Amino acid sequence: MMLLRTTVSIRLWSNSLASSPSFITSTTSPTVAATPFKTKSHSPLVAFPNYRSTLASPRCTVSDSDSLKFQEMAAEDAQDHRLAKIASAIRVIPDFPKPGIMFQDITTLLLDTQAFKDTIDLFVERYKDKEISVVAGIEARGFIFGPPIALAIGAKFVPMRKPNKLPGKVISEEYSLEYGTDTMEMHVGAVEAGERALIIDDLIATGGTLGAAIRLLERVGVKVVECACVIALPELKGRERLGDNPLFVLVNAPGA
Ligand SMILES: O=P(O)(O)OC[C@H]1O[C@H](OP(=O)(O)OP(=O)(O)O)[C@H](O)[C@@H]1O
Ligand SMILES: Nc1ncnc2[nH]cnc12
Repeated sequence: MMLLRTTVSIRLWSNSLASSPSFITSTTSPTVAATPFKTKSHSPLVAFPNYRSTLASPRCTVSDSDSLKFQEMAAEDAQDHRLAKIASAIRVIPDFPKPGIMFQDITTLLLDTQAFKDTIDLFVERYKDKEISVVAGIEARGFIFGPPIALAIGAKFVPMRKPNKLPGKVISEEYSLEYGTDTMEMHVGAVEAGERALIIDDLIATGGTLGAAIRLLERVGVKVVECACVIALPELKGRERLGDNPLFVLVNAPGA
């Protein structure tokens, strides 16, 4: 299958602004060539009607704020068949939840038992010897990937929730969306100063959500070892909002 090289509008949304007609629109070329490292095209399997493949770059990447460049993460043997299958198991639904948005839908990844397992395994292989005591999962889709990783590496799982969901005493962190703000909360006492955390979410777009999670954990003295996502939308430059904290990503999705 050929890579699509059309130019599309990138639009983001926020749940709190679901009815607002005002959201960021930027124009870019959503091709794998936009990523600052060499990529291979692949032929995603199209097993579901009415969606487009991510056409994603099937490589693990890790980035840090020093260079703000994505670098190939691992040795060649880590760029294995698992990444291409994971990329092709993520479907893209155009115009959801609003016109112009290319929704990266991980529910199809969850239907593919091998691809889902491979996703968890890739994270577990990376973090199992990093002395991580806390996996902090971001609502809602970080709650899908975080717990199996936490169990496998022997860490506790801490939910980072939208406001007024946690019943105990919380600390909160506001973060900016494309228009307006949202708030993330964490239970007081869930973590202790000196612990080492991994933050997990399904996707990084602008980086506002992960940035808030980092600030919450750092405020109580926790060391954020790394942020990890299944998918990144590199054109939205979310990496730049994470300060010095490294970001590890399995799939780069163009033009989402
Ligand atoms: O990098 P950002 O621009 O902050 O966006 C990334 C966030 O957006 C999505 O969640 P969403 O806000 O849609 O919430 P939901 O998972 O509860 O639906 C996604 O799961 C990330 O958490
Ligand atoms: N394109 C996208 N797909 C899924 N979740 C998102 N969160 C922000 N942008 C998104």
